[in-house]
Amino acid sequence: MAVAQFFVSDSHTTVEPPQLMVSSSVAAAAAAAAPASRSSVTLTQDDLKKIAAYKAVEHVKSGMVVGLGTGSTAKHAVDRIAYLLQQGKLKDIVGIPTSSITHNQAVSLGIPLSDLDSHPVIDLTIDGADEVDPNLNLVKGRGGSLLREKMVESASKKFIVIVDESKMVKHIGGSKLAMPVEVIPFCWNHSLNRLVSLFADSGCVGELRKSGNCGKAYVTDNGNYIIDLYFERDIGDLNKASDTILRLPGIVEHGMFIGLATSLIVAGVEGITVKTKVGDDLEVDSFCYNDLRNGF
Ligand SMILES: O=C(CO)[C@H](O)[C@H](O)COP(=O)(O)O
Repeated sequence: MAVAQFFVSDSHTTVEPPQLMVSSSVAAAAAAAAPASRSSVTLTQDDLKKIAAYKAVEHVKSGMVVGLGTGSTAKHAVDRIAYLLQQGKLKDIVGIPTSSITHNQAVSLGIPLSDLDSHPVIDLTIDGADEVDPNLNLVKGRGGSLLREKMVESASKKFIVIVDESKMVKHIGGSKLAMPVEVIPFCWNHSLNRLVSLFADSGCVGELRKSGNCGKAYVTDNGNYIIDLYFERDIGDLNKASDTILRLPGIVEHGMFIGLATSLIVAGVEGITVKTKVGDDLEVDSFCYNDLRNGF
């Protein structure tokens, strides 16, 4: 088992960690006030997201074209890339954002950006996920950016998925939370009914995603709507499900990302697990937090 070095701090803009850095007020307080209490660090879910994100950014090298994911986990990766650019530790990075939110974040941090028209092949994309199954198939899009994410990730030589351990499921749909489908606004209710009836055997229900509390439909970056599908039971063959959905007129894209991820970084309370696809196999590596108390 490999061992990760950690440095715990409140601010990632002023302190350079050995490998990873965990932002946690509990941890920072413990580190600053009482060295003896270093072992009692509590990692929040956001700390775990940051750990996974920072670990993934170790794979970003100068000169790369990098896909920038969307969501609270991917945001940490974008922050980290910007930090390393500012420090001069990364150079000549071109970012390809997967949403207008990430575009705005990257612009505000000074990351040079481009798009798929100018850079049709991306070296590496780092993005979060809502669900990850044992074969690295994903559900994405609860943040609403599934179409651009899928376009960018399917154009990437490497796609590293970064999650905290709560995202791991036995099968797609297993969290019982939404599997999003982007649809054109025209007669969205008709599309909803057709989608639900495709998966009647799996106890599927669906609803139009709404924007906040205003009751209006949520509109994606592409001007479309999202139908969230919920499954009571396993939907089985994912490729078949994907083909069936995409054959419906009015459907733009769905949030199942099948076979796109090339590796996965999962941060849990005990440590990090990295799974990398090597041919048809998955290589698994584990990093424990045992020496966290020695990292201060
Ligand atoms: O697919 C996504 C956005 O469309 C996100 O990657 C996914 O929703 C995970 O988000 P978070 O990191 O905030 O949990």
